[in-house]
Amino acid sequence: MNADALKKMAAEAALRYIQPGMIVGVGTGSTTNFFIEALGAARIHVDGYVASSLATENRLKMQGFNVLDLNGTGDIPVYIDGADEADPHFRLIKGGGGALTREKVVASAARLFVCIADVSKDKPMLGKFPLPVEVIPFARSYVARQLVKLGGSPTLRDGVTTDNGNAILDVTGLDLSDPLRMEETINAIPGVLDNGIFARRRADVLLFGSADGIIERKT
Ligand SMILES: O=C[C@H](O)[C@H](O)[C@H](O)COP(=O)(O)O
Repeated sequence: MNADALKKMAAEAALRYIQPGMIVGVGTGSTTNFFIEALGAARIHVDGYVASSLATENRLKMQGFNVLDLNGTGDIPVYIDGADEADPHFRLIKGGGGALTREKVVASAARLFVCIADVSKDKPMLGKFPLPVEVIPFARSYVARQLVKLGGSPTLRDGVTTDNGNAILDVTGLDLSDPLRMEETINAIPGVLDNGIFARRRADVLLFGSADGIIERKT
């Protein structure tokens, strides 16, 4: 099975967490796009959706779904999103699509975070995938120098502006053996909006599509 078939499998499995009448948070990326398709086919009557990016908002609206402003919903019951890496402790790297900051906000406002991915994202530890860091453009070079001091090699993601009007630095070479510490250390650099380590707000459920079927792990 190819990666898309495995992503679709994970996305469809996430439907078991969606109940009629709920408000559902929806992430960003190719796996989440399969989830949005599956929602369309399943016709579960939810109250509305909170999108973690403008791209997701547009996709949801194209399906005719009711998209809600997070400022008006309070906490939400469930959030479904993909990841670039997941470790055995439910910690993640996210932001390959540049949506990490809003994703972390919606994940944090959710009572249950279900992460969907193909099994290639299941890793013994985080750190192979370059870590996305969202920075305000004014601070880009300063932040890059601080990331070098932390042992990283930052590269500006060319031509990318996030939904929040910012730039993304993709950082390789960081020691992520203590992901929570690195998440907080990077976020303490002035000019950083957020970074793609999800260690403080981890996933609650991991759903991996694999050739042997769905692998489901719960905290
Ligand atoms: O900013 C993007 C997100 O964090 C995505 O959820 C992540 O990059 C995984 O994307 P995909 O489902 O396309 O592999």
